[in-house]
Amino acid sequence: MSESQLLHIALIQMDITIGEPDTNFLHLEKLLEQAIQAEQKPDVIVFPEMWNTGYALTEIQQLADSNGERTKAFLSKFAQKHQVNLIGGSIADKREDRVLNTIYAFDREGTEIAEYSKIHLFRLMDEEKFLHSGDQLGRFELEGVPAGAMICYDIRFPELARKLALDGARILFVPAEWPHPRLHHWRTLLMARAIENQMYVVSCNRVGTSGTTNFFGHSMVIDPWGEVLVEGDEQEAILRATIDLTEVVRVRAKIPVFEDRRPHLY
Ligand SMILES: O=C(O)CCC(=O)C(=O)O
Repeated sequence: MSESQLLHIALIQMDITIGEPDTNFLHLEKLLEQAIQAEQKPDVIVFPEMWNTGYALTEIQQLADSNGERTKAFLSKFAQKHQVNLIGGSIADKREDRVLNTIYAFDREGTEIAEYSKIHLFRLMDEEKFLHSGDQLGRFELEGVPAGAMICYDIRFPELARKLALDGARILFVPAEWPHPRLHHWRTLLMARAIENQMYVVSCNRVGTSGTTNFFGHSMVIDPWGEVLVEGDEQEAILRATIDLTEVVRVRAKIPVFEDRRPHLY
């Protein structure tokens, strides 16, 4: 058996002030400073979906970050200063007249390693009326480990997670703004994605209220056997877990799902 390959993860399960990017940047910076100060310094920090604006969809054209420039400068500087990888949640990201919901990720040198725009827009919350969907998969390498990224509603599409797993992903990152009353969907779908693909699922959901919508947190790190290593409650918090990437190899050898697939039949 190979030696352990550990990654210390911190999740910033934060509240977001709708329509106030300046407030959200300041708030996130404060939480990032706390996350980095821990005795066990994180290797990777993850935060929620659309943390710059929240779902201020009717004003999103004015509020979105132009080409993600402010966000990218902020994340790159922090990543380099603290020598930490950042899976930078997602932001409202303006490209000419279109707004996308985009994850930017940076490595310890402050170099961009991933960019993924949400491909499934959530019609129950009118996303398709204000946002454009991405058309590329979220595949990247984190410290040499193949990884994947999806955003919130994307987890309802098992084909997407399976495709990322077939392409080699051993960790799936999921920033979200997932509200009540669908907590059981959130927990069940995340666990299913981890178990069926035998990979780590690292999810970060926001907390707090926007209008009448209550976001429940419950950010989770789930191992490839489906065990929950850490789970938040409904309060703002920095959650921590240590994952061992060799666990993916062990679980895939124990129940060889990927070898037993019969894709010619389905
Ligand atoms: O699928 C769900 O129930 C929630 C999805 C969602 O809130 C989102 O994608 O923003």
